Amino acid sequence: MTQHNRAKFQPSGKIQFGIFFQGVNSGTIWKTPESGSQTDFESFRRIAQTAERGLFAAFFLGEGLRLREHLGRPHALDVAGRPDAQTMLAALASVTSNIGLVATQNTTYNDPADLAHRLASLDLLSGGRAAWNVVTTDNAWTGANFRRGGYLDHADRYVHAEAFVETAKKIWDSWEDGAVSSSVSADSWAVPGHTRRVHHSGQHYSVDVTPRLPRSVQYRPVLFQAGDSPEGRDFAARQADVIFSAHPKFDDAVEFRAHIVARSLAAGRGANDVQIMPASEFILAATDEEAREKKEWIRSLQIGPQQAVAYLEQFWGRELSAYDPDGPLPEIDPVVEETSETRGSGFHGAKARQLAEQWRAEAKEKGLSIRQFVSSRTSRVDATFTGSYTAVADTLAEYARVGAVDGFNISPWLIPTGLDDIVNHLVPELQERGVYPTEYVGSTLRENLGLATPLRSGAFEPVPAGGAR
Ligand SMILES: Cc1cc2nc3c(=O)[nH]c(=O)nc-3n(C[C@H](O)[C@H](O)[C@H](O)COP(=O)(O)O)c2cc1C
Repeated sequence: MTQHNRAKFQPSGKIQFGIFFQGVNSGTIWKTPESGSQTDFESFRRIAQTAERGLFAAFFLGEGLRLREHLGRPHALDVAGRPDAQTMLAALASVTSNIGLVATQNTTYNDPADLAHRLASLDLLSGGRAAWNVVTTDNAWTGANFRRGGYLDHADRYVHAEAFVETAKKIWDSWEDGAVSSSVSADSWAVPGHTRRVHHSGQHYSVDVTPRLPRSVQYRPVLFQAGDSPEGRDFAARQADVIFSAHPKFDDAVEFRAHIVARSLAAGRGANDVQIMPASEFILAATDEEAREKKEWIRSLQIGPQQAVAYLEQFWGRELSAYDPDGPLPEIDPVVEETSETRGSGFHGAKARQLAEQWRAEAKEKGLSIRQFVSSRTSRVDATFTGSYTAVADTLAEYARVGAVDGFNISPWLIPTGLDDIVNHLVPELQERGVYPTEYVGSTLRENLGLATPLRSGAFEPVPAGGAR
């Protein structure tokens, strides 16, 4: 591509899908007869294979290193925790053959030499289908279970993340092609000068390692990133292949794209080098009317009465079980200064009393009960595409035409059958419109996402030949 092309964003005209198997949170319905388990392998297998039938680019797992707690009890919106992502993805690698396998792992509590090795293992095992969703994590309470304890300040988290990712890349890049002797009669297992040692000595960790694995067929795991602050966006523009964004609404998505393109160019990368896949939910039916009815039903099951009250309790810092979920928001004030919502929200650390006043006013003005209000607050509100298969396909085709996003990371509201109507009905509509893949173009995730081969990161100390055969 010429320099000129690299400086100008060009829509690919296509979208891809990923599946975000959430497991926890208020988006999945666990109490209908069709609901499966959020921990049995069978649920993961069923979803991954359905996604693969629908030519999804990626199967995506989040990370929560501690069960969320609320007033000393497991959080009411969680049923159980999540199985470890890399263990689960390794198992899924053996029952799938094309779909990418994305593990969310944080840079705050992990260590680079260890995590890079585990991800390289998944990449080799899956034939070049692994990806790492890099997060810094806002789960402060997680730190109690780690040796270094504590919690990094927001600004430090991205400094740490950058050094972490740079080191991981060096580890993945440390074996030249052909580093392993191909002949059994060779003197040593490693061709002299073809592997390199990685040193890093920094504020947060030190690494001195001769990496243990050769590169995979896609060279190194694809890098996703999730984190939306200006620092998070800058970090993504420098390091990520794909952003798992929180901006699925059309205008917002277009604006977010412009921010990322500008940041990528400022970081010396091309305008198309960072792909964007926002979180999303799809509620589909044969007609718009049916889809709207289905949505009412889904929402009523996603946020039950107890969950609605528990949600507010996080912000009020006190028991609110005496309040009627179908009545108005509590008039009583929060007992905490700052909110402590357990994860991922811009409300974390907001002034509690101010927020409560604001919410009471909003609920009153719109005539919303506790339950209706809580339902209206969740991130799914902006992320939901509701309508007939054809109407939603038309909408997504417009996203593809202008390049608002490169794809959507879909959270099904039902496990394990929640992707069926997307794969059976929406995907064919999109294919008819020419905006969705009709086959997997390659065997690796990098190929299927259309990502360029990564350049090898900087030169470092070669390791002498070793290990007599
Ligand atoms: C779409 C999205 C998904 C995320 N998924 C996770 C996750 O699975 N586990 C986690 O610890 N943090 C997750 N995070 C939170 C990030 O780790 C990060 O801590 C948080 O967004 C705060 O960083 P920021 O200020 O740059 O946004 C996610 C964030 C976003 C935007």
